Amino acid sequence: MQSPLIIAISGASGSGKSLFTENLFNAFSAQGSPVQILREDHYYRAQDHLPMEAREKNNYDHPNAFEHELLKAHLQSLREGHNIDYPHYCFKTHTRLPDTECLEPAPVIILEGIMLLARPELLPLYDVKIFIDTPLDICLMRRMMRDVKQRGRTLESVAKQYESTVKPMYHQFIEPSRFTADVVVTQGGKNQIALDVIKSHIQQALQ
Ligand SMILES: Nc1ncnc2c1ncn2[C@@H]1O[C@H](COP(=O)(O)OP(=O)(O)O)[C@@H](O)[C@H]1O
Ligand SMILES: Nc1ccn([C@@H]2O[C@H](COP(=O)(O)O)[C@@H](O)[C@H]2O)c(=O)n1
Repeated sequence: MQSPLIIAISGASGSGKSLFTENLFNAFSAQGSPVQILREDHYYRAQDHLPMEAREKNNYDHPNAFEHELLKAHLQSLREGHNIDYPHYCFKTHTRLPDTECLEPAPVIILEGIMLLARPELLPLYDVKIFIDTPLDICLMRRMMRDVKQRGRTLESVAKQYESTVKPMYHQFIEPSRFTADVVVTQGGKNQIALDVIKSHIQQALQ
């Protein structure tokens, strides 16, 4: 198999990375092209050794919260045509789940996550770098709804975490990483023109 094309999609939490990724995935699946999705969130470090109180206070918006060494090794394995043991993560317990999932390489690999463009050593592994640029107030509103509904959080905890780590770390790490992107996408996960442009670039690169 030809070496896979690796697309990295980054941006703030709540910017629309997951939706953009799903929409790109659906566009390829509809035409029968195999695509593999990897989420940086799955590479948050395991914290089984810490009590829940300490886990709740951790800074999850610093690059060191992720096991990027493992992500890098997995991308290299997929490039070489090998399967990987993809970790699973639980946002309610703030640690890895015991099970992993065997993922196979595919011609297109879409990777999404907040710190993907903030680690210089990861950048050479990507073929296309995309930044989803959404105003922070919109990101916060979306995150509040999602974290309460899906991640077992209270409104108070989301607001506190936002002020203490999410917002300052965004300005320190994520916002500057925008300048490493090949494409900056406005209007979040539903920007159809951006989806079409990126899809056609991928199709050409695969020929
Ligand atoms: N352009 C958009 N318009 C309306 N809702 C959107 C748009 N982009 C994303 N969303 C919604 O906002 C929420 C957060 O988006 P998501 O893709 O999960 O963000 P991220 O992965 O960047 O944290 C989701 O409920 C998603 O459906
Ligand atoms: N235990 C954790 C781990 C991460 N977070 C937050 O998730 C955000 C990144 O995920 P998105 O899907 O929103 O991009 C990040 O901003 C962390 O604050 C968390 O709350 N708890």
